[in-house]
Amino acid sequence: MLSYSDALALVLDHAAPAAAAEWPLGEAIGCVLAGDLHAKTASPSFDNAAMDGYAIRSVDTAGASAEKPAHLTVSRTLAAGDPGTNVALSAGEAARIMTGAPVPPGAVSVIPVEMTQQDGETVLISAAYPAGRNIRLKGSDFAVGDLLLASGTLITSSAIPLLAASGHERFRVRPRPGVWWISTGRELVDEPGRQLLPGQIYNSSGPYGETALKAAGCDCLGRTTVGDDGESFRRALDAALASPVNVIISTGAVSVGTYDFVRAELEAMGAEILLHRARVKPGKPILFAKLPDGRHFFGLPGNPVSTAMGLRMFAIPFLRALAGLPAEQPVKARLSDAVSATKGFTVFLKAGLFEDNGKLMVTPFNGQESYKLHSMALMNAWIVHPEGIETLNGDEMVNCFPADRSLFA
Ligand SMILES: Nc1nc2c(c(=O)[nH]1)N[C@H]1C(S)=C(S)[C@@H](COP(=O)(O)OP(=O)(O)OC[C@H]3O[C@@H](n4cnc5c(N)ncnc54)[C@H](O)[C@@H]3O)O[C@H]1N2
Ligand code: MOO
Repeated sequence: MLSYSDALALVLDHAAPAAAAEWPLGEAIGCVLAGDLHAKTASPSFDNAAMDGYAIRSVDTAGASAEKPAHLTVSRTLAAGDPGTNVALSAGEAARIMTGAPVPPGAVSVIPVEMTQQDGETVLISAAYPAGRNIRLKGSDFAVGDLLLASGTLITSSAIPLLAASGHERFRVRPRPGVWWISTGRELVDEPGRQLLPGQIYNSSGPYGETALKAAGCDCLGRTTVGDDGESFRRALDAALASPVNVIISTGAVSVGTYDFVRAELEAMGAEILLHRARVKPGKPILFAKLPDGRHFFGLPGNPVSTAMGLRMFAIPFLRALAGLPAEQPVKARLSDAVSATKGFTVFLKAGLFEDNGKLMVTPFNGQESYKLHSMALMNAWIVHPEGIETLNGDEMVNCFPADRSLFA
């Protein structure tokens, strides 16, 4: 049995970044740029007003005072969306202008409306107003050809406005990884709230997988629940493989029970089993395989907390690498209480990360067993209890991984 770090290294060794593709803006969130992005359009693309007010030639306000205000004639009204004009402001003229409207030639400032008085079609300005105020100059954010984002940048929601304003229709990206989720177990009931028959349980990790993958920034392209027979598992696998998924994840049937068929079915179809079992707790029976067509498969153990650990500590790092993202570093936090764990395993503990006087602290929860969902619902992090250390003392610094960290973070 490999240690966690050796098992993870083996998994990551098989992660080749997905091929680049041209994706539209609406699909680009969570993708990684696969080439430098240069501006096709300047922004702003024309000089425009930063305030509602009057576009003026500052020279017309020279010497103005409360006693002797400058009187300018309001000749036109300009709104955002107007096409702009070649007609320059003449001496003594002001243009009523709205935020975002193109500034007419000759205007060097926009004086906010609240600094003026209006008298019919005349505007009164009672102090000299300097040049260069409240005009957003063409190209002052970026010019045509500027480097906007470097290759390898993850497209976050904050970056979407820049992409939208860049003038491009499509973006060269490494697509978000696509995953298919298969729950195995004839005891599983997929309809929430349906009356359970003797022996049945609600499928709790199926909905978890779908939502956790989405929160992580991956696409869950499909989800199937199958019974405890290899045949229906194979049918679900075939359906998944017919879709453009990168990775298939199953839960359950990877241990040593009579109905633990996942490994045998994979071998029968010609898959290469790369990993089965690691010195981790929970999640020891984890399986990782390469399917005959080169795509990858995770068989996560069925206990829901083991499933969550396998997803967070093996599959998400693999999916990050497929997305072209660097490996995630652990968060360091101070342990609030001593904790002991089985020696010879890397143990992942359900925990609460919190801030205390500016210091990051972490508390291991009661109820670490891998079927216990209540402690799982309250956790926001995993503590990594290293192999070979029986007891971690209160106040020790430990490595943690946020439970819900998305690829975006
Ligand atoms: N003799 C041994 N027995 C077991 C070992 C072992 O080493 N020797 N390992 C244990 C560990 S650790 C785990 S984890 C489980 C993993 O077993 P499987 O992956 O084969 O999973 P199942 O047997 O199918 O299910 C385990 C458990 O989880 C429940 N389950 C499964 N799927 C779901 C779901 N979608 N939602 C909610 N609960 C689910 C299932 O009903 C079982 O109770 O094996 C141990 N046994
Ligand atoms: O590790 Mo199993 O994954 O303990 O429940």
